Amino acid sequence: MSARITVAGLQIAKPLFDLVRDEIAPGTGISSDHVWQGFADMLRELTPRNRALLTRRDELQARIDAWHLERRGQPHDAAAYKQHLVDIGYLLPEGEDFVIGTENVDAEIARIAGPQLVVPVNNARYALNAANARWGSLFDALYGTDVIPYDGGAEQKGAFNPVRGSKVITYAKAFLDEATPLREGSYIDAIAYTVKAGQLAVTLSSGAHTGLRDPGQFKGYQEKSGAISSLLLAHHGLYFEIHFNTDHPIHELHPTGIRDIFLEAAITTIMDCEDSVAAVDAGDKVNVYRNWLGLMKGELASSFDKGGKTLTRSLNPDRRYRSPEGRDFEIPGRSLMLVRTVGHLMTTDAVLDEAGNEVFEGLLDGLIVSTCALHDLKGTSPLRNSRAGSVYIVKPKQHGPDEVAFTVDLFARIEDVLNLPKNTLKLGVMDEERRTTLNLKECIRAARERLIFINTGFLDRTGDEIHTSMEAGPVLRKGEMKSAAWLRAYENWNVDIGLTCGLAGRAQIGKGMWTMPDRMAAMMASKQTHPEAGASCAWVPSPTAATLHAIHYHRVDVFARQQALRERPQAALDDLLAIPVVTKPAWSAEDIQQELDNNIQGLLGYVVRWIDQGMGASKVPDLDNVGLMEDRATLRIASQHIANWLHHGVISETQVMGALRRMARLVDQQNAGDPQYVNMAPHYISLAFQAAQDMIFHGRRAPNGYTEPTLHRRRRQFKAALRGD
Ligand SMILES: CC(=O)SCCNC(=O)CCNC(=O)[C@H](O)C(C)(C)COP(=O)(O)OP(=O)(O)OC[C@H]1O[C@@H](n2cnc3c(N)ncnc32)[C@H](O)[C@@H]1OP(=O)(O)O
Ligand SMILES: O=CC(=O)O
Ligand SMILES: [Mg+2]
Repeated sequence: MSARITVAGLQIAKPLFDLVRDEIAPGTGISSDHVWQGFADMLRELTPRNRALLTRRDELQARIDAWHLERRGQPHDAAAYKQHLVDIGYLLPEGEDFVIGTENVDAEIARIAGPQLVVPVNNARYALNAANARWGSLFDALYGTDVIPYDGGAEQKGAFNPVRGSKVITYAKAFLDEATPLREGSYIDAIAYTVKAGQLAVTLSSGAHTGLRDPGQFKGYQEKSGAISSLLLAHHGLYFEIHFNTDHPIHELHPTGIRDIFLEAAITTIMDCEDSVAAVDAGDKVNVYRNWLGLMKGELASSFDKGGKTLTRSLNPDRRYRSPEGRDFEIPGRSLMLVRTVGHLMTTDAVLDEAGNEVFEGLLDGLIVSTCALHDLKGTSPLRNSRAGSVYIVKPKQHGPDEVAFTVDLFARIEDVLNLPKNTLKLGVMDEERRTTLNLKECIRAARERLIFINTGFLDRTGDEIHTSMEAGPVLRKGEMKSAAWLRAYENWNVDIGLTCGLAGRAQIGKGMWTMPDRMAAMMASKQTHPEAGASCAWVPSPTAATLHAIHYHRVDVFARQQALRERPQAALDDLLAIPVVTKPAWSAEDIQQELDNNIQGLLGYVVRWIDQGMGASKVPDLDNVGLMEDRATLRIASQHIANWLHHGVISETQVMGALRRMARLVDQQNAGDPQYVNMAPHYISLAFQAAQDMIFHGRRAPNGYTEPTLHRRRRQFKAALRGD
């Protein structure tokens, strides 16, 4: 336990106190003592309210549990169930129609549709990579992934395989033909590009001269030694650059010397302090905050070893071009950054309040990330994040409008402390808890002056679906959940309500994460459904995925789609309330075992790195060896699923323990190459293994099925043991 400094009656862990005094406050015009005094004042009002909101969650859950228990064995009465939800105040009345009035929103959020990257902000190397992922190499994304199949001579072998390279070029040119078609002919036949009288002129191999079908798509160019080195084009509000260079063998595959096509990719990035991060004490929180501070000051840098070389990564500058009319201009070189703080549940010992209790972590996060953002708001760095003068905070795991209103009040208090104009702090609402989905319109209303996104976090949402109806019966298999009526209705409902509340052109309507970072061909085949569903952004796990997913926004005009979708009838509340349980389970013993093994394998593979190595996001191979992005939300699903089947006798405790041991051996094998890894087998007593057991055997009682209380407790124990406490 680190030393504490007392200010304004608060006991602040010294590393955090030092961070605020020495690194965050200087240059903001706000003193560190002022920040802590403001925090102490705000805690007096907000702590009891936060506590009361959590109590309300428990009360509602108890009443839902009781309703199902009283009717065990009877057919489900959907009408009575809905009435019960109304009676207990879980399902609230909807008010008058309205539209949000959020102001000073950057174009990346309001008017550009494109990928949204998420990254654990405590990893500086990844966070920088994400911020810079505004632009991504299409050639690299194609060459390095299964979008170009690894067969027929196109394997990834040697330094460069020209067969694979040709396929990359064919794919890329098809993209150009689609996004910025020529008046005649195809980019395949282009042999020279020039700029003539402010227009892009293209010569074809036939000798014919052509140009763009829509000349307005040509936005600018760069020159090097008197020759054009790149062309800037735009489509659906997204830029891309054709880059010419002769320093790589790929240019020989095409007469014009195209070296690459850079796509505007991660238009926005969520710097995550929540589910992809393991931050359990003041030291961890300081690492998280320091990186966010570095991003807000534009100074973050990270040196690391890659392929035997030391590389230093920092934020990219903006990109400069000459317009067709000869005027120099810049466009953003970095993704617009949002920050996801934690939700309302957890407390942290980074600060103890006047009564000596841990403070609610979400309150501390809100204040500190906003104070860091003062640097960006002041515009002291050339590497500006928000040009509109806003701070974008994503709040996860809120249950219903009262909790959203609480966040809005928190933001108002923070603005007072930091002397910020009202509504500088903007709010992104994760639509990932059932009570928020059902009352989404009222949640939006509660944040109508600050709202900048609603996003279907379907992973947490699935966890909450299982937990809320824990007593209703055994749930569907995880794979079946994806096509369940409630989930389909939820995805449509989110868009429908978002459009009704005027989000189009003002705020993002977002969709969830692609969880298979190595399966890019599959992503290309299926994630276009997100923009087609009217989403102006959707989550991707890596910069490569962002580059590829950007293509979907060239194929779909999201704003036109949103316009069309306004005409459809709103998704049905009754579908949303369809509980995904099976009345007469007919799973074979083999199906059940497979489901259990699959859940346990993912759970253990993730938990072991969380507890032993402090890794909040991992790529964990599943039973078919497909690497899956696992974070706390996927863990919530797996643990709740097992807890549910156990509770309803689909599986037994002995069966679970058997699977835990078997899968622990498999996970140990999968991590054999990691020198830091400590095996769970053959003793099965490690803290990680115990954490997994806690989550399963006590999962039914975990608040809303969240895994963070267990993860934090066990990780703290692990760190204490390392220190020899
Ligand atoms: C339900 C939810 O809340 S989802 C949102 C929360 N989840 C996340 O944020 C997960 C985001 N993704 C990740 O953290 C990672 O991609 C993981 C953990 C899934 C996989 O990480 P790894 O196994 O290290 O990936 P892999 O080895 O394939 O790639 C590493 C490279 O990709 C980069 N990379 C991978 N993911 C990201 C990312 N999200 N942002 C930026 N760069 C990334 C790394 O910087 C690294 O490149 P570098 O060597 O040039 O620095
Ligand atoms: O936060 C995202 C989710 O799916 O949960
Ligand atoms: Mg989530």
